[in-house]
Amino acid sequence: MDSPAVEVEAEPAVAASLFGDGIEKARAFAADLAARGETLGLIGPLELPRLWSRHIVNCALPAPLFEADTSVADIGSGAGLPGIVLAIARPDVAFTLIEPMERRVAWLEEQKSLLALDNVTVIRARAQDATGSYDVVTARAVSAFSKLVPMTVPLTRDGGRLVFMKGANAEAEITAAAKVIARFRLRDVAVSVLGADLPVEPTRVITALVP
Ligand SMILES: C[S@@+](CC[C@H](N)C(=O)[O-])C[C@H]1O[C@@H](n2cnc3c(N)ncnc32)[C@H](O)[C@@H]1O
Repeated sequence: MDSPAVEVEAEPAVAASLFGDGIEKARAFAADLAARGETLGLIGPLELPRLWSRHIVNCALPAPLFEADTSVADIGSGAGLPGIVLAIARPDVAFTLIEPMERRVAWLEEQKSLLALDNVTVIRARAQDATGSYDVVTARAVSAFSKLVPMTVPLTRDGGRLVFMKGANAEAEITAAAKVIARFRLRDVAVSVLGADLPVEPTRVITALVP
């Protein structure tokens, strides 16, 4: 059976505005993920027809949320989503990609090198075992909000922020995490919808301030 076709870059104007000078790196990353991602177990075949809209553009939408010259830890980066994508879109922000699986770490290191991403550091670890103090911690498709909070608050500096990419259940995840939110004294826990004004699938993020 033929493999599903790889999606041609969705909404090129939106991608160009999100990636700016990094658009060619974004294209190179998407092309490599399309070519090798399934074989390497990074992405399922059903994702190829929606690689740009569901993954690349979706992961770039939070890029404007970060301030220049700050540090971001992305936990469970997997194929580089969102860590590599955000690092391409925001070369002025330092990204540390924290991922426990050896093969995925090798892929992330390879992409850092191929794309000359000087703003990327890759660490092989579970979030719970990692050390460091970052301005922001991000995650996408790693765990429920109630489980992400205890894994990520220790990696966030005092006064830092959590930015988790989430699906349609984001509000329900916040409700289910009431005790954890209180235990870690998180403030301004909220869901934002990014890209609702653009001709792309919007991204929902849970953001929270760490005391
Ligand atoms: C479903 S994948 C999502 C990958 C990527 N963030 C994405 O959106 O496509 C979950 C990833 O989280 C990683 N992971 C699982 N438990 C973890 C932990 N405790 N700390 C850090 N990463 C973890 C897995 O190895 C895997 O790469």
